[in-house]
Amino acid sequence: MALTVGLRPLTRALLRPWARVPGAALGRPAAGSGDGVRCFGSPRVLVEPDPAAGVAVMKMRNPPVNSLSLEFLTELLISLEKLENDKTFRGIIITSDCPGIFSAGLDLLEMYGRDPAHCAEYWKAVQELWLRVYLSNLVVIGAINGISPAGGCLLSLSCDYRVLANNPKYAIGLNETLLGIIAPFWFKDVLVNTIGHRAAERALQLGFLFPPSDALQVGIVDQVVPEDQVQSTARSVMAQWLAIPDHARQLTKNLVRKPTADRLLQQRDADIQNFVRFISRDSIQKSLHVYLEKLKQKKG
Ligand SMILES: CCCCCCCC/C=C\C/C=C/C(=O)SCCNC(=O)CCNC(=O)[C@H](O)C(C)(C)COP(=O)(O)OP(=O)(O)OC[C@H]1O[C@@H](n2cnc3c(N)ncnc32)[C@H](O)[C@@H]1OP(=O)(O)O
Repeated sequence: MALTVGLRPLTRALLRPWARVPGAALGRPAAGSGDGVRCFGSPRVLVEPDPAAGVAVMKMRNPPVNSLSLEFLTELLISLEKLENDKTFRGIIITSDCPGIFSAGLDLLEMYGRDPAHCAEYWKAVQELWLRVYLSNLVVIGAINGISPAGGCLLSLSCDYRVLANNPKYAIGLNETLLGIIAPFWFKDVLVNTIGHRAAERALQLGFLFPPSDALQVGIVDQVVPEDQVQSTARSVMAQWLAIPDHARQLTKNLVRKPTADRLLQQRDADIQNFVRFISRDSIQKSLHVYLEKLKQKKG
């Protein structure tokens, strides 16, 4: 898949992809790997490779809430691209290093009070991440160990399989309407593909955030397991998926997902322009302001 990252050279130059992970992670052998196999990554993305299994665990750590800022998106993209191009890996598990939070979704501060050029650059990166995960040739399993609203839910939905930790706080869904904004058509498409038209229609309009039992029932996740079993379950699911020959699985995945991805690919620039127009409206900026204030007040 030829995707351009399309981010400002400055943004990319600021990052140090593939730097050794600082602090505690530095030089720590990856879990389940033999001696000499090291964690690697970038400041906000920790990659724990298990070359023997052909699997890498990608841990998001953009505290406090793994909001998908431009820099974080860029690091995720670079990590994914690197893993995708390394023949060692056939599967990745995406999970969070921030306790209780998988991802709080798109970073509202990238959309609030920003100029159109910034919003356009940001949206391009959001599109890019979705396309990269959704169309990945790798098996992508979500080990969802925290709440995942909106963009966090999209990231989960783009995986091939979702394992959610059974904690009532770990709700998942496209809650955009609660913020006074709307889910873009491609977020909507992925939800419809996953839970069906009628359930998606209700969930999107009402901005449902499904707690684990409801999430399983509606099918937005594939499995709910005790919190301490999320990673091990993701590993055993991965083994099942890796038992299928790659070429057959990849062609099948492409067959199923390409029409959905094509809808965006055919109108990426228009989608960016629509986003910028929408998000720049005074009424939408006001809604974002109110929502951000609510988040602040919640703290007391
Ligand atoms: C014509 C058609 C055109 C189409 C146009 C389509 C437009 C569509 C546009 C956008 C789609 C949007 C997608 C999104 O993903 S929007 C984000 C949705 N996310 C949420 O609603 C979650 C908000 N956050 C929370 O509910 C909570 O923070 C929490 C449950 C995740 C964690 O709670 P808690 O542990 O109590 O932490 P705090 O609430 O105290 O948060 C800590 C800190 O982080 C800030 N923060 C939280 N979430 C975000 C975020 N998404 N972006 C930026 N910042 C966030 C929060 O404000 C606190 O900050 P601090 O006060 O400075 O410490």
